[in-house]
Amino acid sequence: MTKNAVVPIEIPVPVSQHYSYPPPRGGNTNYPNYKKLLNQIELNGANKLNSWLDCMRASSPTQTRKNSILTSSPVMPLIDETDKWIEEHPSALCKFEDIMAMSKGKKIVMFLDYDGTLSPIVDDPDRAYMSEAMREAVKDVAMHFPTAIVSGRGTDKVLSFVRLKELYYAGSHGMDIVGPTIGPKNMKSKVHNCLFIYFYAKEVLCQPASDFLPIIEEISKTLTEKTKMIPGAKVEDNKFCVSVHYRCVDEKKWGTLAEQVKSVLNEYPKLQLTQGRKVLEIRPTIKWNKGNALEFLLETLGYADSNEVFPVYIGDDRTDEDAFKVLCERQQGIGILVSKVPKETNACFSLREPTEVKELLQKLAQWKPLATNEH
Ligand SMILES: O=P(O)(O)OC[C@H]1O[C@H](O[C@H]2O[C@H](CO)[C@@H](O)[C@H](O)[C@H]2O)[C@H](O)[C@@H](O)[C@@H]1O
Repeated sequence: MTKNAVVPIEIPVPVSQHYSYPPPRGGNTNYPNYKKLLNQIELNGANKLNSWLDCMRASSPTQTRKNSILTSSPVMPLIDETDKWIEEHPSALCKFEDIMAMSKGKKIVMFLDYDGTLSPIVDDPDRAYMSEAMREAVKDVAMHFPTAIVSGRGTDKVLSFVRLKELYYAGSHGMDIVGPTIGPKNMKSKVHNCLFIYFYAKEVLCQPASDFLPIIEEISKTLTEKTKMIPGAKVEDNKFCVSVHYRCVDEKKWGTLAEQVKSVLNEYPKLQLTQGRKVLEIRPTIKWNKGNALEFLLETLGYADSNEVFPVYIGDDRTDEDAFKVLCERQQGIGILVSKVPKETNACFSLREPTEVKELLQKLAQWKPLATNEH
């Protein structure tokens, strides 16, 4: 297909039979405003000594900070910007009990970003594996709560990293949503003795950018060709979007790379550029992002118009902000930003790194059985 033959779509056309967008929204007046939540946290006794120690361990950056509450006088701590940010976006581990209290009587639904959230950031995107312990933690959580992985990666790629068949996956920044495994009967005609595909095959629920598939394939090849002379540059085809990585490119060459990408993109007015962590991302100009994927999945799970749901979204990237924003707008659930440094965010809580995400998931999975009677 040539560039000119591409038919742009203004509004995403979902595959799912049950889908309508935007989902009807019921008024929700029960959402605990974050300032109120902070007050509640203080009153709930989360400032017991152990909690504070946990909090300090979980929230303190590893590098020494001159004005840190760890190093300054206990009488008059000097509060710097980082401390202020942590106060405004407290560690979800420290505030675990309070978060559980907020979710009381509601159904928790988990949304997990992949890179930088479930797996640490590494130089080679093809080797961004998650640990076995993390896999176990995600699996355990998914046994109690509906769980979705929401990633900029292609769905197949992220599925091959996560390898848990019981989850929902929203790859390509939410533009490729698949649900749990189809039963063996349905599968027979769809696979040809390929055990891997058989085991992990998923039902496609929503592909709003399917018309863009040929153009994305085309630009992916062009970008690979155009950037091959730049040492360290890597083009990753994520099915409905493309990533151009510059993590391993000498900073002096970043300008050249950007120029190359820009010149290619100029030929494709129906595609747009966004930025992630040392990555340029090319994607269709449709109004669809991780926030839309979150809403779609809530609707698929029967919570489009419900006050009974408590979505928890954990992510580290700018693209995750779209999902955090949706939660703010819906006044439901919480967003948790994974970051070691203060960042402008729509998330209410923070975690410092994937190991803390794992810890939170483990706590959540263990907490559920104890609280079964209360929730
Ligand atoms: O939405 P995500 O699951 O966070 O995916 C976003 C991008 O993640 C990957 O790139 C990032 O992680 C790589 C591996 O740690 C790292 O090398 C790269 O610098 C990061 O930007 C993935 O490769 C991209 O395709 C995703 O768009």
